[in-house]
Amino acid sequence: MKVGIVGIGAVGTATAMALAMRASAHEIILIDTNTHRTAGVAADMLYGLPMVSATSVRSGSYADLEGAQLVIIAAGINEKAGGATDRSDPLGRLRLLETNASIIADIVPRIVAVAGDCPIMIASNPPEPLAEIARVAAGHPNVFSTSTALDTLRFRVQLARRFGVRAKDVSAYVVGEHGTNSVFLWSSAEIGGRPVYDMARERGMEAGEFRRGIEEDVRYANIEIIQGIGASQYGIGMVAARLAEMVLRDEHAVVAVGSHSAEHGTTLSFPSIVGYGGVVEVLRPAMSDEERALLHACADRLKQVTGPYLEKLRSREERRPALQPAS
Ligand SMILES: NC(=O)c1ccc[n+]([C@@H]2O[C@H](COP(=O)([O-])OP(=O)(O)OC[C@H]3O[C@@H](n4cnc5c(N)ncnc54)[C@H](O)[C@@H]3O)[C@@H](O)[C@H]2O)c1
Repeated sequence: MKVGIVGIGAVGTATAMALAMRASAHEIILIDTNTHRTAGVAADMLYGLPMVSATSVRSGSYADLEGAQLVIIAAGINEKAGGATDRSDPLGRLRLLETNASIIADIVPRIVAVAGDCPIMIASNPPEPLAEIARVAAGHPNVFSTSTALDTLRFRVQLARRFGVRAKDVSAYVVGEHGTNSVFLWSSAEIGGRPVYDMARERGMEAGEFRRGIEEDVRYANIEIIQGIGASQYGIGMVAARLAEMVLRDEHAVVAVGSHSAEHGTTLSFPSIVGYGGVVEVLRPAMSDEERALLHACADRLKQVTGPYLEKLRSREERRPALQPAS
């Protein structure tokens, strides 16, 4: 099985590493405008791989994506370089949209020209607007984004810490967007069938403080990481690699990822069944009135910020003949 990764910076490299370590694919193609970087990463991994897996990792071009089962996009400006590390900035990761929208609009037709309707997974920020742009640029529906898969894990880890249990045993989701307006589904969060609000009360935790503390830790986890190592990369690398496996192995695993919602008219993140092709089915979790209102506000904002880019893309597509495969 062949997987392509476009954008071999911190995130793309961590994803390639996690994929190779888990032997999830037979072949990983590394693509970046900086070909010195792809060659360097491939050469570095080449000498460790014989001890861990039979995966082949090589620097390539778009032409090498022929026959790929999945292409992951991790190209674009990151939070540090794009000035999106201020906790009080309401725009958050949306600050990266202008730069990354044109990068996605450039990359996606090159993938489609070679790999047809092969699924595309967007890890670049902001994932939901970029997935929506990628879907229009691709002209096929097999586009999804990592979105709140990572936020959901961060939520579970923070709950697990507070209650002294394994994160794996926490059932809780973050939906909507991977960003400052993500929606925490507190009303259905539970451990062993016990609602976490009840557990917090039983342990004498004040509900407002308990909730605010966790939401803050989850929403701004990336900033703490960036302050330490310059870029959030290892967590998303592991998550992207696992999501890739779910597609390659047709796992039908349930995980919160972004895909186009006809109901909301934009890409949003929901618990979804992931298998061949990407998102096989979107599940609609039960929500309180407050959570539903927050989700609608999140969707409206995403639609509003994405709209102008989609219009530009559609008018450009009307004027331009389809791209030919790159040599
Ligand atoms: N989804 C998540 O949870 C998550 C987590 C961390 C970072 N991110 C996002 O992932 C993206 C990459 O972050 P990073 O830290 O790896 O950045 P980085 O600067 O380390 O790497 C970005 C790479 O993209 C390449 N690139 C730029 N334009 C390109 C193009 N047109 N074609 C091919 N390659 C191109 C650059 O050469 C560079 O190697 C950012 O948007 C970042 O915000 C997402």
